[in-house]
Amino acid sequence: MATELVIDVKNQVKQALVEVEKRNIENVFFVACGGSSALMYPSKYVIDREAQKVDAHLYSSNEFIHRNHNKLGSSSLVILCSHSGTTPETVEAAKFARQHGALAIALTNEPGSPLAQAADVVLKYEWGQEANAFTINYSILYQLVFGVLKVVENNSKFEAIETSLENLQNVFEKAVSKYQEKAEQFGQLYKDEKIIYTMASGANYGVAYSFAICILMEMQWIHSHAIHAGEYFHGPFEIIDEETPFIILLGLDETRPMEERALEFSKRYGKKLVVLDAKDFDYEGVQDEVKGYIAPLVLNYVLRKYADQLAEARNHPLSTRRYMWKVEY
Ligand SMILES: O=P(O)(O)OC[C@H]1O[C@](O)(CO)[C@@H](O)[C@@H]1O
Repeated sequence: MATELVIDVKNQVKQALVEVEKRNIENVFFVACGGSSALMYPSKYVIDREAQKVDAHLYSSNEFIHRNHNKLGSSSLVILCSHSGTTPETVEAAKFARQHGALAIALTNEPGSPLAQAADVVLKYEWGQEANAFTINYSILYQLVFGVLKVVENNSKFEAIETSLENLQNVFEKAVSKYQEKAEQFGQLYKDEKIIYTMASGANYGVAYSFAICILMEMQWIHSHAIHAGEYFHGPFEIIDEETPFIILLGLDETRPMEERALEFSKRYGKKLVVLDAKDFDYEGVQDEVKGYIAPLVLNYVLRKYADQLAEARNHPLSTRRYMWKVEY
């Protein structure tokens, strides 16, 4: 891994934590849209599980503004993310956060973007095939969140997550080489489906959500819905039959029994089940105490290969859009 980039990421996070330390942070708001929002779900899970006092909220950017949470104020840290840094709702949300006295930290791939200009602190992440896992959005967000828990509450897991993230690229590569063939089969087997559901819970739900709304609906125009494994038994399970495809994720966090229960039921009545089990990956270099948090990152990485194969088999590139960035909305 390029040492300069690692040092740069660590320095960026350190600078952000200096600003956090100047405040008396009591709550964290995760604010973004679409895929940038989905990648924040595991971080909310981390705060819910780890924090003694700080509470965490997650909102789509415009809802964050319209809802105008009563607790938003000078004791708030608002973490925003926009890959382009131009999503208007997210840029407005950063301004709104600062108007309320909150500390606004933005993650983006574009450090000169409107979002970067609207925030107090900017964290630039790398993206794409070449990017090392330590420098991507999920990783930098975890470094920030565990860093906040460390400086605000003396949480002890920052070093464990940092070391584990340094070893994440190897975990990604091993997982993909194990699953590449399955991804290719998925593309061929499911290329003509009109609807594909996804399902997960806990730290992994955001991965299911992003695959449903961004990959299947936005980029492939395939009907979808991300079903929460707990909610499955309260409506959605009526839809399962031998013809309806489900992608079911099994993670390593505390909510895994919910995902297992949903899978067991689905096996009784369904046939088109695509199961990705985080237990199948090799986590060499990842510390046990943070494995449950790392699992969604690996699931997400592997699922991206499924998306690539589906797009190729359908001859429908992931970049194709009808409305997004093309018409007024
Ligand atoms: O704010 P960002 O991350 O640039 O996102 C813009 C768009 O990109 C996506 O995340 C994926 O294309 C959409 O869901 C979203 O509308």
